[in-house]
Amino acid sequence: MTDPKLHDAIARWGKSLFERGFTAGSSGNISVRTDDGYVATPTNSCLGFLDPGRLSILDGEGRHVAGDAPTKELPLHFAFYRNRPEARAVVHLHSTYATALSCLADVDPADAVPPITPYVVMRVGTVPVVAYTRPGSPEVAPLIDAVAPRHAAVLLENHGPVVSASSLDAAVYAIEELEETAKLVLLTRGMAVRLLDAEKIADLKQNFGKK
Ligand SMILES: O=C(CO)COP(=O)(O)O
Ligand SMILES: [Zn+2]
Repeated sequence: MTDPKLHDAIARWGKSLFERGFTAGSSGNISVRTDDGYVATPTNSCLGFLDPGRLSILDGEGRHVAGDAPTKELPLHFAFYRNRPEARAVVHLHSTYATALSCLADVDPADAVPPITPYVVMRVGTVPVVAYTRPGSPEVAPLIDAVAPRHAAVLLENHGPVVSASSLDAAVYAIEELEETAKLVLLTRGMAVRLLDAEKIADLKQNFGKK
């Protein structure tokens, strides 16, 4: 049921994200769907100091069966897995720029991250803002159910980004791309920004297939 290589990969990515300032303190969480359940980061753990031998193991029904107590955001992670059969990993961070976007009162809640570069279109897609719920609240689940069939990534209002993908590496690449794009969006706010037009977006979707 446990795969040491997978546990090491989660700890390595956590350390890398933490050391590069993508999430601070004990914020953020990572999960991976395995063939018979899930592996998740423990609640209140620092992503920079994860012990691969103490990650939380959940069975196929999401019951905690081994390791430390799991992240309180399991309802958030499970909502992505439920709605996206291809999803194998979910990453949630409190990265600064994506979280800043999630706090802005005037972003379009249906499309918070404008298509300013090809990679955000290829790796992330359209990003809606999901209405505020308390961290760890199961009330987030129906809100994710409403958007996850069409969106792999969301911003939690006044909280931060969440991304799902078909592998752990892809989920990390996507959430990094989302963070860097949020930084560019804020850096160029108030400037005359040229967006990718519909034709360029259609070409990217055709060639790199992100829904
Ligand atoms: O980011 C977090 C809550 O939204 C961190 O929670 P956990 O420590 O329970 O994973
Ligand atoms: Zn959080």
